[in-house]
Amino acid sequence: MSTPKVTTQNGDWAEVVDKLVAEKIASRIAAKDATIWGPDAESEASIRLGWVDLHDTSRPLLAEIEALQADLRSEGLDRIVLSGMGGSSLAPEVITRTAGVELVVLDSTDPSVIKRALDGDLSKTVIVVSSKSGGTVETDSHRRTFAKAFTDAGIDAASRIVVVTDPGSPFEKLSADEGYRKTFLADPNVGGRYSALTAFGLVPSGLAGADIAELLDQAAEAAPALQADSTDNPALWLGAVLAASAGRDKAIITADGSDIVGFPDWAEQLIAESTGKNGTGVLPVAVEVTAPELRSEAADLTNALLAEKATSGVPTALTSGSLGGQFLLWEVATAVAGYLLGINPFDQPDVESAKKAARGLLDAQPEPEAAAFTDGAVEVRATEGLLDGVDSLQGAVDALLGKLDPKGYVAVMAYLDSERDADLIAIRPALAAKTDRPVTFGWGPRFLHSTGQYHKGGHPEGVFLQITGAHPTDVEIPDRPFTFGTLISAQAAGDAGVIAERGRPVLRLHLTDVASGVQQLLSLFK
Ligand SMILES: O=P(O)(O)OC[C@H]1O[C@](O)(CO)[C@@H](O)[C@@H]1O
Repeated sequence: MSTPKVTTQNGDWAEVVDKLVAEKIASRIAAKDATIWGPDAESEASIRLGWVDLHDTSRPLLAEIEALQADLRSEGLDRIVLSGMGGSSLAPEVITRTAGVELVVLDSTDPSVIKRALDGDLSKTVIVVSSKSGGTVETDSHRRTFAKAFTDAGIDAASRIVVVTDPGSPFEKLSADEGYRKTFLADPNVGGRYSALTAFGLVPSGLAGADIAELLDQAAEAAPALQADSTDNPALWLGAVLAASAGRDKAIITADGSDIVGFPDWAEQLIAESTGKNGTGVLPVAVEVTAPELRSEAADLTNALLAEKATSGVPTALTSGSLGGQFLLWEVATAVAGYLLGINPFDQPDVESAKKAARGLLDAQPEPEAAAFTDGAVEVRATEGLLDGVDSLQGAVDALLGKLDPKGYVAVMAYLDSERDADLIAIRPALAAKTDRPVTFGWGPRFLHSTGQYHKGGHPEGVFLQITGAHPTDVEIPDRPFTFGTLISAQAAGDAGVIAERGRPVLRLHLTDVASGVQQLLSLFK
């Protein structure tokens, strides 16, 4: 095991850290002092600080998870599918990938993703449906679809559904009414993105075979250093680099040489939803190790790297240590960053707007907006005025990039299949190299529960490239008046509408043939 370490470079945060030590911020967080973030945040903070001691309070769960896993294995059930969005799936994804055990993570509404999950061996499958609120449309739709698929296959569906939710949520009742195999009630005093070490992180990871006791041990070992009012506390330094590097409101995050797999995507949600609000915050940009941003010297960047060496001259925090320790380190650092930024790090006020817009579209089922023009396999639509005088895909992309401020960023929002359409990821570094600006890449609707908050609530300086695709095969959602294809289209259109309402440029590209559309897009950058 190794305790978390943070080394800083290219800046001096000693004064900020001294102030944090003098104000006893670390020990006050550990003591669950809800007053730290000011009177407006106090009531939310008073029910959101349960994460500080999960390495102790989650212990009783271990035996329960182990017992269920043993039962499932004895019945030959070893394919674990996890349905969950944002905080209900990002941590288990990192935990299981780092442990090298198989977990099918379902955090999409793309029909092709759903179909692939359903096409796996249902005779060996258990689905863990994780939702804190119990009302998230994606997870509700997955649950309905899997229940029917089990029944159609002659399998007792209730025996294959495991639920993780908050006590008192509508999902707890539904699970009891349906007689689902087991319901794990999570600590309600922990928000989704801080829930890595609650039942949300531990149940799917443990059932998939990860060593979750070790994870809690790692966090327990890290905790004393992270709770100390000391200039040696690594979380104070990471929080200071993220939030107190003047004018630097974009944090490039990568993991180079770390044995933790996929950590930047988890950190991205934690930072984006916690800080991106009230027109301020830190934009987390999760990138590959060869990303152009890592060599940029731009005046608005910091780097937060799970790595040993800085990659450029911008203010940098280098972090290392075990996964359990890193979870706690970044959570404390984000709470510290929230304090330094003067925001409430425990709410996500702008996520609801996109959900509401999608619901409205599902209810109204309006005729789709006509395309401004079609170029090859790509239908092109955009916010008003953006396409004036433009009649080619290249022209449309150039017009969007023409709106980029010197301090702006590009957000690629791909409502596609992350496995089938993985080639598209190459557009991220290509755009970063072309624009010399940071570029976020999110698969929809997954990113709506992560950077989606920042895009709508953070600094209003993004330009948005939305990519959707045709669905040659759609998947029904039992007892719902819409299919997965309709749902993902409404989520994309709803989100684009909300971003446009906030005055930001959005270019919407719909691929009528996804495979050739992806290649057509990538060819723009060759
Ligand atoms: O667990 P739930 O309630 O389904 O929510 C999933 C995710 O949606 C959000 O509430 C909002 O995006 C996240 O904060 C959360 O992690």
